[in-house]
Amino acid sequence: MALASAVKGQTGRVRDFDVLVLGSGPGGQKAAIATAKLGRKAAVVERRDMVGGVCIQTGTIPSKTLREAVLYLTGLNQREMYGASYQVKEDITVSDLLARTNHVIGREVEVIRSQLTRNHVAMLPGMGHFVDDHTVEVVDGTGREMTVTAENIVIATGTTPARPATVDFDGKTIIDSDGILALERVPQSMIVVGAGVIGIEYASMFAALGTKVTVVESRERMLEFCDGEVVEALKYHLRDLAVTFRFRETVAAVERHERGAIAVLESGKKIPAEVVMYSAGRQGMTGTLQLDKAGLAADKRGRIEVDEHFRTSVPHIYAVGDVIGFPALAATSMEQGRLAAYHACGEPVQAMSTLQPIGIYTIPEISFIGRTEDQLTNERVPFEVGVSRYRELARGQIIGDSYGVLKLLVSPEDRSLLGVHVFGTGATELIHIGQAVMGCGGTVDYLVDAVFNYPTLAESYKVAALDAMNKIRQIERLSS
Ligand SMILES: Cc1cc2nc3c(=O)[nH]c(=O)nc-3n(C[C@H](O)[C@H](O)[C@H](O)COP(=O)(O)OP(=O)(O)OC[C@H]3O[C@@H](n4cnc5c(N)ncnc54)[C@H](O)[C@@H]3O)c2cc1C
Ligand SMILES: NC(=O)c1ccc[n+]([C@@H]2O[C@H](COP(=O)([O-])OP(=O)(O)OC[C@H]3O[C@@H](n4cnc5c(N)ncnc54)[C@H](O)[C@@H]3O)[C@@H](O)[C@H]2O)c1
Repeated sequence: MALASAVKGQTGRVRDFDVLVLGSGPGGQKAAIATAKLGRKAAVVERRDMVGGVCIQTGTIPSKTLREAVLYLTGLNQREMYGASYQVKEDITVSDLLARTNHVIGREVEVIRSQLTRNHVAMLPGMGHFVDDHTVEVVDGTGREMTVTAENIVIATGTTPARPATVDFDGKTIIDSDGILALERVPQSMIVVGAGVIGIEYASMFAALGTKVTVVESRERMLEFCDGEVVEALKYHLRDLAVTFRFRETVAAVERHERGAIAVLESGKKIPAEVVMYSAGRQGMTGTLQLDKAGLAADKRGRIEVDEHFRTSVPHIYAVGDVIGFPALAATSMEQGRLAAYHACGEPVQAMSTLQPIGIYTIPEISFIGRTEDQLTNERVPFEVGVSRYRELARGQIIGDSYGVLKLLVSPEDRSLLGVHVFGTGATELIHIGQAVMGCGGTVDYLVDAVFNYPTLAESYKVAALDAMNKIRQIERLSS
């Protein structure tokens, strides 16, 4: 099928689009809109039921909305005030949880559709695969085919949960993280295989709902990239919600039975549960792309290698988002999409900032930016620690968060911020104050001198900055 109007590319050939994007997740959306804003012709290929990608349909947004529903309905965050038995609703059902999730997904899909339409980005329904390095065939759900050409192509096809071939996933008893949204009831017990971010976020939510959760993880510890004290605090909280951790243990097999499953560990232990959820990594969605037709290849985890401009080995084909691997976040995928489109359209671009926040929506939540104490110690970078505990902040008392903590890592040499680590209410929002100070080259002195709204959790920056400065001053006083 020929498309209404066409563009003349740098090579002088007439093609349907300047930039054709495969996948409508955060990376694909921003690549398409950035192209359109530069006055170029863009299109996005996506299945009708997957608009918004994994981010909106099965990943970030459903999981974060589910978390919000869990926190509200269980009343967990209010129990310091109203007692250990406080609960907004007693028998919380899957439909209670999904009502909110489906509402938000629906709204978000509408927002994305509207943004793409008003920017005149063509939506081509279906799955795309390469015919050659400028041509993609799009096959929709009914088998209809359409061939489109583009000067540049952006691969933003994301990932799917990795499923070990030996495990018999049935979508009910043995599931992956996509299967959470199809559970018929809140299980009494659950085994979470893999203590990565997905595993620990869902372990928190189900533990809060009263499910007896066992987390099995092959490594020595979880969330190794986070601050050690913060991870210890999280483990303490999760154990308090009856989570059992099995570190240095690997799930070798899962037996499916009529009323549940048994996970068999390599050590010989057997763990029974109503549901087993695998969150043991993800696989790039490149299997059906026919990459070879475009002169490309993926690694064994389905990922595509790119350069600093997100160009693949074929310079007019870009790849962004989870399909290129680390850090595999919605936040970074969006920015990669925008930068790839700018580069493709010849717009000047700055390299992506290396100062990127991490937000982990466990219960309680974690967020950090910059380096950890362990990293700084290994790199032999001296630092001082400034700490603020929520229980000493008026806002902490008002909201009933007595465990929250904000930690600043400060250079005693030039007083710059080397890292900010937050555990507790609002951590993922608060971190951006630290990011702004670090990104603008500010020092701890700014936080010492700034006046913060009172009572707020943001005030923790001032309290922690004063703590760090007091310690630095003490060293200076003793050594002078
Ligand atoms: C449970 C879970 C929770 C998460 N929580 C967070 C979080 O809190 N914060 C955060 O920043 N990140 C989070 N993430 C990660 C985040 O969802 C991803 O980083 C992000 O969605 C990746 O975006 P993307 O652009 O690569 O595309 P994706 O969102 O992965 O979407 C890719 C799209 O491409 C489409 N596609 C695939 N093949 C083709 C093809 N051949 N043709 C056309 N279309 C195709 C797919 O249908 C899909 O819709 C979470 C992920 C999961 C699974
Ligand atoms: N808040 C957020 O930003 C957020 C939330 C969720 C997901 N994500 C993204 O999604 C990506 C994927 O997350 P993930 O948690 O699936 O993957 P992951 O690779 O981070 O973690 C998988 C874990 O499973 C363990 N494992 C694998 N096989 C095992 C077995 N048989 N027995 C026991 N343990 C086993 C691994 O050792 C590893 O620690 C993350 O890298 C992250 O970027 C981000």
